[in-house]
Amino acid sequence: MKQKIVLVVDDDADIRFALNLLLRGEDYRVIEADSVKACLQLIERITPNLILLDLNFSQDTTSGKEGLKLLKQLAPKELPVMLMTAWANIELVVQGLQAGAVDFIEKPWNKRQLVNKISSHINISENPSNQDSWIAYSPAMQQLEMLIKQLAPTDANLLILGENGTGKSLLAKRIHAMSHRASEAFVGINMAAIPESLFESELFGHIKGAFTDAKQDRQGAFGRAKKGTLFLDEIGTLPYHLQPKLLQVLESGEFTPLGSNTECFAQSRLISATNQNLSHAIEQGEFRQDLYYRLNTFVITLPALRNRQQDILPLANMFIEMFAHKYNKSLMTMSAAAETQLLTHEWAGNVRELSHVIERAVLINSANKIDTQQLILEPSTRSVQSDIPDMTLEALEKQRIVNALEQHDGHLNHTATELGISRNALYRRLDKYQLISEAGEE
Ligand SMILES: Nc1ncnc2c1ncn2[C@@H]1O[C@H](COP(=O)(O)OP(=O)(O)OP(=O)(O)O)[C@@H](O)[C@H]1O
Repeated sequence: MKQKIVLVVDDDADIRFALNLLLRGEDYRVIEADSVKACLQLIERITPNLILLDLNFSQDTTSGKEGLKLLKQLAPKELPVMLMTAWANIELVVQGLQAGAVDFIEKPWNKRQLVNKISSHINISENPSNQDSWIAYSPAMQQLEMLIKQLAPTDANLLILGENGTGKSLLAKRIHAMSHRASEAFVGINMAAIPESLFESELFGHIKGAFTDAKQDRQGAFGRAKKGTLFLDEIGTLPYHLQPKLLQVLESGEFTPLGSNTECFAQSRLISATNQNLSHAIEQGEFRQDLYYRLNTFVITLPALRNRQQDILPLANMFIEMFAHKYNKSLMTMSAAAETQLLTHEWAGNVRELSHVIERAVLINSANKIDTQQLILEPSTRSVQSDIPDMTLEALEKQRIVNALEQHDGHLNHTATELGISRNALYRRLDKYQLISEAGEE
């Protein structure tokens, strides 16, 4: 079996040496980087199976900013990154996990635990169907499931639409796992995370010498995906002037690595995703209609979590189980009040927000029941509630004005803008409802 590669990123030579020794003994090939820059250069040439990243570089020991920044730069590669921290800094760890790391380990580490974690994360990342199970109990998701079962085995290009965190990436992996390409590669690439200057090299690859920093031949996403699935996430962020380059490959079925004369066949199935309204972007002249038609042979729209009530608690329970296991904690249940809070929250960040809320709750909870104190929820951003109480129109209008005034600390211009009326119109209503005293003087 091919040796798995672990990249250790730490500025402390002793730590790198110790990890190298330990992991070589477990039959891993270990490569080392002593800085963020060295790490970025290395992964241009070698694709490790896992990265072990120190969050606390000595230049910036307390904030871990450098490590977090690197984590974001690594995001388009979709490689499993495990964090190391010298001391339990929960806030930093949570930020790291939210920026895409798969796990963390504290220094000094327990050897067995470290080796087990590395092996399990490499396994998970290599088998998309192994990833978190897919929850779809709500009627909206049930309906979608039927469509997915029909579309997955076809070769049709799919466009997945949905707000942030609704599960677009997970769905793409699932469709791949349900297709006849399941034994081939799944290559995911986040278009928003690629600098414009690297777009062609990331997608189509380059040969040595194609540009100043091209020190080695490198395969791009199309080349790596081969006969598998290529997932282009956040396709809506692809700059207009680069769109023809992608369109051309989709039309001709061929691509040419930068600096090469040889054309290669694009054999992968394409799934793209966006949280943007592409029709609107086309109207605004920001997205090409011809590219849109190429991408969207079929469109799958993932509903927002607030429209999938029946999925909220099953998802929450799945996340509790997942994070309790990950953080070596005993299984927890939720109090009725905590459940009610989850069911009534607005979930602007959808399933991802729910997973973060549960992850935090599991981390900070020391009892066996999660209660409302452990649920740190973002305040609602919606100004109008969907369940409008039975009131007269006048009472409703008055209530809406009072709420808007409170929200803007009595500032009249801001309140008027929020309500979509002129300042004079607002003033007349303040007078009518005797609310002048509630408005602050500007
Ligand atoms: N139906 C589901 N069942 C189980 N887990 C889910 C489901 N949908 C989403 N998740 C989980 O929620 C998190 C966010 O999902 P994902 O990253 O796929 O969303 P996304 O729509 O691609 O987000 P973004 O728009 O920000 O790229 C992931 O941890 C994913 O595993």
